[in-house]
Amino acid sequence: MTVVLIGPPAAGKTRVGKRLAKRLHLPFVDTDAVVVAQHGPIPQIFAEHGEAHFRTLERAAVAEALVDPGVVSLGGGAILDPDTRADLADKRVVLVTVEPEAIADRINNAKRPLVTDLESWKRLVAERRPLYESLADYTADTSRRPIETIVEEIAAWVEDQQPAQPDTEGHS
Ligand SMILES: Nc1ncnc2c1ncn2[C@@H]1O[C@H](COP(=O)(O)OP(=O)(O)OP(=O)(O)O)[C@@H](O)[C@H]1O
Ligand SMILES: O=C(O)C1=C[C@@H](O)[C@@H](O)[C@H](O)C1
Ligand SMILES: [Mg+2]
Repeated sequence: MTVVLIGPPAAGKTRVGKRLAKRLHLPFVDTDAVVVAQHGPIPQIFAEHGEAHFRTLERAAVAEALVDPGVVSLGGGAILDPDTRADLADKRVVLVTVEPEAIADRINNAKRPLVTDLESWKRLVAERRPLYESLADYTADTSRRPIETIVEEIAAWVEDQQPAQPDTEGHS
């Protein structure tokens, strides 16, 4: 089984994904972390080679991450790639959201080249919202709830999605 977390920058995909994987006893992959491990810091990739090059590296990391079962947290913009969107069709896709009011503290660093302040975050999310929503099978908001509650809610949904177990007593 593969559960894929998508959503805007700083929504909580990495943090929630890591804990969800533990809860479901599945391996965890964060595609931003894979790109960083293979190619160095994301702001540096953007600065030296541009966004298009980053998207190429990201697409390769996503394709690889989706091969084996697990929980996979995607970078915020990974769903801009049509091949990635096609790959999500047969996966359980969770959209992780956050409201602008909760975001200010979370984006207060230099980690995200496309998000420099609240206005740029809002603009980017408004542009992508239809795409995020069209891909989502389930949505979990992280604005005001402790992470344990959010993870438990997603895990319950995932477990609910499991195909029915065969009847071991032979009844039809
Ligand atoms: N439920 C929550 N309540 C409060 N803060 C949270 C919650 N979930 C995540 N955060 C905080 O929000 C910030 C962003 O979380 P995280 O890095 O998991 O987001 P992301 O969606 O992976 O972002 P990125 O776009 O960088 O990949 C972190 O500082 C994290 O501690
Ligand atoms: O939303 C985006 O386009 C991005 C989000 C981050 O996860 C990183 O993948 C990178 O900073 C780009
Ligand atoms: Mg992340």
